[in-house]
Amino acid sequence: MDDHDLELEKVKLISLAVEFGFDEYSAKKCLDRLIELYGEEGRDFIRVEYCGDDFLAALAESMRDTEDWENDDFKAMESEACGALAEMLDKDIKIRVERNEERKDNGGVISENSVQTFSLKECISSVTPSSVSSSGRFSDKTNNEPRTLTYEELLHLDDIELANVVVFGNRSFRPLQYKACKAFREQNDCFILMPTGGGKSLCYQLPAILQPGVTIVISPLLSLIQDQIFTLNLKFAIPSTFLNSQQTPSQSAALIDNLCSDFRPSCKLLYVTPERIAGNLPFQDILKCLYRKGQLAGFVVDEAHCVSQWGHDFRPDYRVLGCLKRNFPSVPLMALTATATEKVREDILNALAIPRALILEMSFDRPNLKYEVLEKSKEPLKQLGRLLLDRFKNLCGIVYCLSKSECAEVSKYLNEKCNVKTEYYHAGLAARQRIAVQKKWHAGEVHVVCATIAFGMGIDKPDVRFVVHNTMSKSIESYYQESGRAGRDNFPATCIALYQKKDFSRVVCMLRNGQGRKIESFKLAMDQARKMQHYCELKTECRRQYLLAHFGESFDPNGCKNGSSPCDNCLRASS
Ligand SMILES: Nc1ncnc2c1ncn2[C@@H]1O[C@H](COP(=O)(O)OP(=O)(O)OP(=O)(O)O)[C@@H](O)[C@H]1O
Ligand SMILES: [Mg+2]
Repeated sequence: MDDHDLELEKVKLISLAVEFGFDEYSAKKCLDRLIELYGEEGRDFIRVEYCGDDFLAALAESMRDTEDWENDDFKAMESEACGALAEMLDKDIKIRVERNEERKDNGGVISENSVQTFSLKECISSVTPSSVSSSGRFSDKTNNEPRTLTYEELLHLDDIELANVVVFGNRSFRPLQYKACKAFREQNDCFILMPTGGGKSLCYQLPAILQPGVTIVISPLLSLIQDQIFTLNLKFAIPSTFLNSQQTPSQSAALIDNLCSDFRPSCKLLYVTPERIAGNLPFQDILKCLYRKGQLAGFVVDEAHCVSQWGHDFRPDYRVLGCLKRNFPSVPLMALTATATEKVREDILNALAIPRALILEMSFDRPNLKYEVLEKSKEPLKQLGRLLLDRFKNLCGIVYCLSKSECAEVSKYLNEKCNVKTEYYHAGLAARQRIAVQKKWHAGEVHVVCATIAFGMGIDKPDVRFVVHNTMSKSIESYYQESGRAGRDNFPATCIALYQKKDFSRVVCMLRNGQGRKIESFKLAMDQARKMQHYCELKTECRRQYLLAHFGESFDPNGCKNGSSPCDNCLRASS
């Protein structure tokens, strides 16, 4: 390459860096170092197509990292969540169960309120599915209208419908739920693709209580498991527990005894994290023991996109879950996810060894979510404050930030300068601080949480009316998951991404920090981030269509334009 060509390539590389939000001065300095490193022999490789990603990676590294990215602190969070769970199961926490029961008296119906207290241990060891049914509440959470079914109506329900009403307190099924429950109950392997908040948990929790034996649920995060176990035991009185490598030997020994003894196990659902299964012989022995007793009801792989390295949240331990089906071919397996492209789907079916699984899928569209992107102004914090005050005053929402320091800074600004009461949440906080924030948020004491992605999967508050991304997400899948925390009650909610080109360089820095020296995974992560950047830069195209196309779904933008919550571009086009 002669000097002239080299100069041309340098210009291209600098523009690439600027396009990614880096400043020109740092880019030039970094490029000079790279050229020096490549030397005379490497001159021909100074081209965007050969060294573009290396250059961006080097540039990201050369930026002094002043931010503490949310990366691997999840591990610390996990052990703390485990502690909290173990404590919950160990301590005899008293549970107040209030029941409103009607009984006949001299021909009239008398409504009685009774209050009973149980210890959680009692619940877990003594409640069986038949005794569970008395805890029924007849309300449809989608419209909050309490309703009691008549005796005749109840008579016409099959056992799946009855359990939905009586145990889970739902008035009806959401799309695909009944089919999924039935298929799993009939011992089929299933792959369930449903949008965020679509109600995937019911698809396996309900069949689990109707089957004899224990259903093993593999879930990626202990914090998620914690939420599920609380809900199952305390809200629905379904005995469920967990097994994790961080439990004390005596805690796990007691549970293993219970699972392997000659008696029927006392739990219906057993949650485990994938590392419990990966190469863990004692756990395979437990499964064999349950199987021999005819007490291994099924396997569930929740958040199944974690199986695939093409997915946004790949967990290597998920990769070995194929051993479940290989070791127990007759035991049904259900995989569930809300985020899977075509490639990821195929990968999941192969990795889990369920090539002929019944696939139940529905549109990933969330019709009640309005997608918007706002160009960041010169004073982005001020802009965010105004946005919350003008459009979301006193409404419940989440502001997603990229780093822990950003969370703290944004929260401080909103509290002090805008009088918007917020708390911040990230994996660097102590468990008790995180629990306190979650409690305040759920109780409505604080409306807005400024959070990193640590406040993501498993957050199931129905009335989140807005999700604002103060910095763009690292991929479309992440954005779909994070924005999917909004509007889970099916009422309208808004998802806004605040965007400026400069922020992309921060995403690159974070990816570089997370992927370390593994250039292949860095490149993959960069491809995903570029698609997110593209979403933010759509000028006229429908954002909903773009999001859904990413998951291989074709969507007519007229559906967005004429729907209840058109995206900003569709709204502009129709006005
Ligand atoms: N049939 C139903 N009727 C009313 N509410 C329901 C029904 N099924 C589920 N729900 C409620 O919908 C909410 C979301 O359900 P769930 O947590 O199972 O969603 P999900 O599909 O697992 O979402 P995510 O992908 O975000 O994990 C829960 O609060 C749940 O109680
Ligand atoms: Mg879920």
